[in-house]
Amino acid sequence: MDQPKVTPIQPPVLNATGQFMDAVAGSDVEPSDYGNAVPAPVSEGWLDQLASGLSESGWMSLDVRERLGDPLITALREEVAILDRTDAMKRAGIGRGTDLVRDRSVRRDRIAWLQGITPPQAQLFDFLKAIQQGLNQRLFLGLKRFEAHYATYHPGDFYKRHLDSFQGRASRVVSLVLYLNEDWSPDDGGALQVFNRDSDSEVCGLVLPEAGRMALFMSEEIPHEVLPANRTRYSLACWFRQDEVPLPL
Ligand SMILES: O=C(O)CCC(=O)C(=O)O
Ligand SMILES: [Fe+2]
Repeated sequence: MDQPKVTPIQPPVLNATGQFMDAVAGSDVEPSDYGNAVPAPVSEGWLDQLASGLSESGWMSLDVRERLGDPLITALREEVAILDRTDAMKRAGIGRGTDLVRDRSVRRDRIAWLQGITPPQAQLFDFLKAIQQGLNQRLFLGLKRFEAHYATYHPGDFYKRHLDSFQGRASRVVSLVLYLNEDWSPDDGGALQVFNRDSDSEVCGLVLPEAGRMALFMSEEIPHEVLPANRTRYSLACWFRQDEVPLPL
């Protein structure tokens, strides 16, 4: 399979104190009253489950709604919904630097990078840090940092089958996607279709982007695709990386 290398357009697109606040100020959507962030509970047993899912099959989907709590999931959805009403969400690209192409035949989502500064993002980042540390302790992956962006897929948008990283580049190692949509039905399309890592024509899972559902997979191994959405689909994607700093452009 001829896999395009998938790398983000220049992070960070979002300037949390400037662009995001402008976005919030310019919207008629009120952000929910999200105070007193409580650290997301990440138990050792739960981290064991993530590590064994990744090491045994390379991917898993799980429900983290209770673990993260509805206020956090709602607050993240409200952030992306507000951003989606502004020009803060940029067309996602494929490639890097001068090779960057925004090929609409491959992917049609729009993205905005998170900086972890707003209270819901800060709480989410604590959760992601705990996962990074837990996976390092169990799988010795040497994950050094993560990057995360919101994504919106409008009706008709998709992301064709791809890998998140090229084998051997040791950059993006583990991918995590958190979905933020209430009452998603199979008729709404937009499922994440996961392929077998050894036979990429074989579908081995379908994940509906329902609020609180999370998909976790090995970035270099698991081909996956976002099927065309029939309604607006909000998600948050994160990559745990082995490099300290982004590769030179
Ligand atoms: O949103 C999803 O289900 C997956 C998105 C994805 O594959 C990506 O952004 O690389
Ligand atoms: Fe992907």
